[in-house]
Amino acid sequence: MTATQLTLIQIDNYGPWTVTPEPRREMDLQTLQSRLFADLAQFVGSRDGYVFFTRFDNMVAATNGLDRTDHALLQESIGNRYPVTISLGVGVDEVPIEALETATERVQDAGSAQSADRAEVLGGEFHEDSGDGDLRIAHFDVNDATGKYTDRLNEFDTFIEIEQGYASLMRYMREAHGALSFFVGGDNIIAICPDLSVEEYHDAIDHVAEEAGVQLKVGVGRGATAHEAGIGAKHALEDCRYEGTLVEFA
Ligand SMILES: Nc1nc2c(ncn2[C@@H]2O[C@H](COP(=O)(O)OP(=O)(O)OP(=O)(O)O)[C@@H](O)[C@H]2O)c(=O)[nH]1
Repeated sequence: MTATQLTLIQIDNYGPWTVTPEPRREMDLQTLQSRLFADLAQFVGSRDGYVFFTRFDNMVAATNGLDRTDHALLQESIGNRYPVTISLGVGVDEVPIEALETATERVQDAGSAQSADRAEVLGGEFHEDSGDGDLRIAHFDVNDATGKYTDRLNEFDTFIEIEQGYASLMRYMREAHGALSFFVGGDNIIAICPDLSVEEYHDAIDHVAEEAGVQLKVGVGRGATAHEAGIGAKHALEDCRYEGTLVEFA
């Protein structure tokens, strides 16, 4: 059984800030958002967690191994260095979407994302002493994306193909298994999953092939932290390449 600890990261009152005193230059907002993501990735990653940029104003992190003190330090450090602050909600559950639901409620219960009165919320429960089997990470990759798309199509049409595959996978994994799948660049999607069988991964791959015409393969890892599970998933994906298979477990 898995015990996934997820953190919702939400920039406080960001919408109003982007237009106060008047709309801010778009590339300045993009710079802030990508630097914030980079700082979060470094902080969370150095403690063996994973963070995903999702919509940039809201991000999701797999934080097994990070406790309340780590989260408070992250908030303090961001608050000291950015013109915005962040609220953090944390949840733990066997099913990733349930952990995120709990994490989200902690933040939502404290007030609106666009409230000047709500700032630096830190709420939720933490999973202490995360064990080897607590996290499952699945690393999906498009088969021969370079040969099929990158070397043949323009970047925009390639992007459409990859995004359609992503859209199909993220919805299927969410609805069938409560798993959370995130596009991480190139042709790669990383999913935080409950315990799933080889057949269940094959079904997901078949679904995306039928619905979006995109052929995926996947490596699956387990560990006490996202890094441990994720590095196992990457090695398993290499095994897929070597063996010519579509699903491998580390
Ligand atoms: N985020 C992330 N991106 C990766 C990783 N490995 C490859 N990529 C991205 O994926 C793109 C395509 O690389 P590959 O997936 O190795 O190439 P491919 O043509 O699909 O070949 P096969 O996967 O062997 O079928 C690269 O340009 C990178 O952007 C990874 O571990 N993480």
